[in-house]
Amino acid sequence: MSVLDDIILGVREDLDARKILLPLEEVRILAEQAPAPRNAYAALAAQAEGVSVIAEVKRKSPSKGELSAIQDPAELAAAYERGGASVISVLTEERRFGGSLADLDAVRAAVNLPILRKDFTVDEYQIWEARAHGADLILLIVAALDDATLASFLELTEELGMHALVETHTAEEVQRAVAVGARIIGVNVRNLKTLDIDRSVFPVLAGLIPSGAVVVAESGVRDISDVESYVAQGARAVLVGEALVSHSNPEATVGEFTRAGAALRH
Ligand SMILES: O=P(O)(O)OC[C@@H](O)[C@@H](O)c1c[nH]c2ccccc12
Repeated sequence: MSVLDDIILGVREDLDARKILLPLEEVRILAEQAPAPRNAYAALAAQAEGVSVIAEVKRKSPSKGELSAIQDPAELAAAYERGGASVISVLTEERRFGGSLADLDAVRAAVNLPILRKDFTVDEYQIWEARAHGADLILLIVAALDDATLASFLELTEELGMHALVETHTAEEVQRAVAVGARIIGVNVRNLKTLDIDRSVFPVLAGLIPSGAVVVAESGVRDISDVESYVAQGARAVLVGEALVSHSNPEATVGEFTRAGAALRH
């Protein structure tokens, strides 16, 4: 079984437990009562200079283990916001990434930026749930969804006023993302089936994405030079976790990343 399949098994088990506690009808009511979504597409596309940074609240990962204890996710997110992040990403997967919906709630209360609920979306319930907790953007991983499900999840996301970051790792997945009309397309240089990083896939896949879509480079940003090369290769935004949570000054680091590559973008 691939790592992705294994993660999804756990996600489904946790989801079944939440559905018993809070049935879909109730989550829908909460989603309808939630404050209006913020426009994550506009926030990512707007950055006139440099690159938009999606700064991630990430405690651990299956590939690296413990990254940072993050005692106060709200304070970390506020630092990201002060540093100039465009969007905050909050991992909510518990077993492998140590995240939670409580982290999402804490971050939502602390910042005004659009928020990405970063999870393995495999059920409509999670989309309503994301909105109920104030998310503005959700993650749809193409490798985890068939075409019909991907299309219907994207439609529901947009009906709820949110956007989706549609994540790809192969040329075929980019084609599938484009075919369903994805407007924010992520290229994850980490293969979720093996957890291997291969930065060389980024320029190849970015070149297949039509110009109307926001191209997001995901994973493997260690420093400014990685940001600069992603920008030179066509990234409009970068999604950064590890390099920010393990840095002593996340605010300054977000600022450096945000400004990086300004001269390279044309
Ligand atoms: O910590 P990094 O290497 O900066 O990576 C961030 C982000 O790209 C990564 O967390 C990620 C990308 N796609 C995902 C899907 C699920 C969970 C996590 C991810």
